[in-house]
Parts: sequence; C-alpha cells; structure tokens
Amino acid sequence: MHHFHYKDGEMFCEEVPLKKIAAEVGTPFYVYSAATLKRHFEVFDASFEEVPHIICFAVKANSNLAVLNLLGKLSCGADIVSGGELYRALKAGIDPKKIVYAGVGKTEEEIEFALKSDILMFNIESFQELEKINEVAGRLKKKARIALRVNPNVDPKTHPYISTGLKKNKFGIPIENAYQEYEYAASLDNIEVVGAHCHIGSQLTEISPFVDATKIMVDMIKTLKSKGINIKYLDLGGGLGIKYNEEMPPSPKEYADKIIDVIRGLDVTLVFEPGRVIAGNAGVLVTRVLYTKETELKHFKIVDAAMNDLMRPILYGSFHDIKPVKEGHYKTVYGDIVGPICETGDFLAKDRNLPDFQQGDLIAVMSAGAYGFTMSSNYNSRPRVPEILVNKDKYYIVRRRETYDDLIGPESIPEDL
Ligand SMILES: Cc1ncc(COP(=O)(O)O)c(C=O)c1O
Ligand SMILES: N[C@@H](CCCC[NH3+])C(=O)O
Repeated sequence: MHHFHYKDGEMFCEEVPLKKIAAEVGTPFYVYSAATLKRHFEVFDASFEEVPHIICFAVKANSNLAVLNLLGKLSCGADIVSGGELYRALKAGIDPKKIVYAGVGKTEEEIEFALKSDILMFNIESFQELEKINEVAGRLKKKARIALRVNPNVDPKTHPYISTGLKKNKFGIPIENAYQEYEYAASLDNIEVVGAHCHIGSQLTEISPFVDATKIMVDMIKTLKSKGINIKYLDLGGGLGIKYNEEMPPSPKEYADKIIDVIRGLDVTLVFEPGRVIAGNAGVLVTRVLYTKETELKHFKIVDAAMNDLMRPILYGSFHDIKPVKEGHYKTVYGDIVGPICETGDFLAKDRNLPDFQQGDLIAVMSAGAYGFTMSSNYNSRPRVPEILVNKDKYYIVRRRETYDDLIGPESIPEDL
C-alpha cells in the first residue's frame, strides 16, 4: 500500500503530480510520501498493540532529517549503527531513550557520544567491544545499558549479502558463547545488562526464520533468568520484506501474531528495528530519458540517474519496478535502463521487457525509499540528487541537489606540492 498512483494519465505522489516536481526541481530526484511513511509506521505499531513494544526505525534505510522527524513525531525511535546516524536521529528530534545502537565496529568516540546522549542501549557484537564500552563508561562515570547481539545461526533465506544471522556472518555473538558473555557482562562495574538482540537479515519474505530466531532468543532469556540475569528488552531487529516484484512477504500483522505467540508469558518489552517495511515503498526515484539507442541485441534507454544514485540493482541484482510517469500505450521492448556512468554495471533495470520510452520521458523507479539515497555516492563526480517529501498537495525539498562546489568542498591542494 502506497500513495503513488495515476490520475488523468499522470503519476502522482499523494496530490502532487511528479511532472510538476520534475519541472520545478529538475531530474533525477527521490520523492517520498509522508502519508505512506505514516501509514507503514502506524500499521506496524498497531500490529503489536497488545504487547509492550518500542519501534526503532533503522536509520540506514532512510536517514533524511525530515523523514526521521516525521517518524519521531509518531513516537518512533531509531536503530543506529554509527555516530553519524546518532547525530541525525538527535537532530531530527528522536527521543534518545528510544535509540538502540548496533554495529560491529563502534569506535571509542562513537561510544562516548552515545553514552553522553543517554541512549536506550548498545547492542554489543563482540567481547572486545563489551570491554571497551565498560572502559569508556567507567571513564565517564556512567553505566552503559547493553544487550548482547546474539547470532542464532538461522538462515533468513534472503540474498547472501543481506543475511546477518548465520554462523559465517560477522554479526553478533555466537549463541553458544552467549551465556558466558552475559555472565561476564553482568560482572562488569560499568555495565547494566538490560536486553537481548538479534537481527538475522533483511528483505525476509517468510515468517519461519523469524519464528525460529525468536524461539532461540526466548529460550535463552529464560535460561538467563534462572541464572539471575534479568532481560527487560527483547530486540528482534528488522528484516521484514516488501513487495518489489513477485514476492509475497507476510504482512506486519501476520508477522506480529506469530512473534506474539512465541513470546507469550515472557515479561519483556519488545524492540523492533524495521527499515525497509516502513520506507521502501514510500519512495521512488524519478529520472528522465536522455537518449535511446538500439543495438542488434537490445534497446538501451539512457537516463540521467545512475548506479551511484541507486546501487541496489548492481549490488544485489535487485528488481525495481519501472513505471512511466505519463501513462500511455507504450510498445514493449526488451533491454536495459542504464545511466551515464562508465561501468557496465551501471543499470537500473537489465534484460527486461520495458515500455519503449522515448527521449525526454520521465520514468519512476519504484520502491526506492529504503537503501536508495542512503547508499548513493558521488562516483564519477556526480552531485547527489535532491530528496523531496510530499505531504498531501505540497512538496518540500528536504535535501537540495548537490552542487559542483559541494563535490570539492572538503578537498584542498597542498601549496608546496
Ligand atoms: C541491526 C539492524 N537492524 C535493522 C535493520 C533494518 O533491516 P530492514 O530494513 O530489513 O528492516 C538492519 C539492516 O538489515 C540491521 O542491520
Ligand atoms: N542495503 C540493503 C539492506 C541491508 C541492510 C543492512 N543490514 C538493501 O538495499 O537491500
């Protein structure tokens, strides 16, 4: 469910025609629907209404300040993985008591920033990190609230690059070592053990891996309790998939019902870290056809957006639906939508049946609201594109287009070279 729809043959985001934004802002641009973001948050939240829970939006999915602010106003927290994400979440007005911090390589500086910000908890990913956090907290005369991120060795059945809960992955503490680590954590002076965390992967389209991982976490929490370690927060991470193409992911309600069944009787507050399911279908990337080219093998539609703007197709072979901004009777042709970058991997769609777009046509690359702009880069010295937020009949430029000066801003030429 999202708010990108056709009216009188034109694609709108809520009540704003995309062609109006294109005319005024230029292309390419990302556009997000406030109504869709709100709806996705509210549906997720309502699915868990019968149990105590906190929803911490995964900032890595979409870290625009306006998006974070909108979610924060709905009482959403943040799942962060860096000092930069913490900075953004705080600037956007997110309550630090709803911020959880994961990531395998937290630096001393980042740990200090998070301790001073009094976040809800650190999700610890290694023994050495635990010791470092204890040391920094001691220096600051604080107690660090922590959860251990447990690696339950459950196959999430998703793309290997976005699987995180298998033994071979770098994430978390192996379940076999967790008890020992919890006992050690509980013995440290500047650590308060409050939670247990797991996140097994992203874009999951089946419920069973979630259920398997949750069962492992529930058993562990019960055993910890019998050893005198009381877990208040069970953080089950994010990972719920969305429909890009043919997938049929479970709805938040189906997911919630199963999870609630598994945790019944356990006295914990659940924490969730959804990213994609909130933001994915709330955004599209709009691009314009610069040139078309036909070869013996296929049609190329050369557009003004590129792999630096949306990396998912080349990084994971991801499918993003391609729709015309102006509805019409396009002939279907076989080919690629490619960008101007000097890489063969620079495509937004490859070897697909596509509308026979012509020079100047606007194209909407769908489901680009999560891991779209946040993974973009300046490769080929391309200024990053603007982000637009639509609310009903108004649109706001919530991140302006970068300029050439932005590209070179942080650089300098040594005088005595
Ligand atoms: C620790 C953690 N939490 C939450 C997420 C968000 O995942 P998703 O966008 O699939 O909900 C991720 C990314 O996979 C993650 O690494
Ligand atoms: N960046 C990935 C998701 C990985 C999430 C990080 N744990 C994607 O676009 O699908």
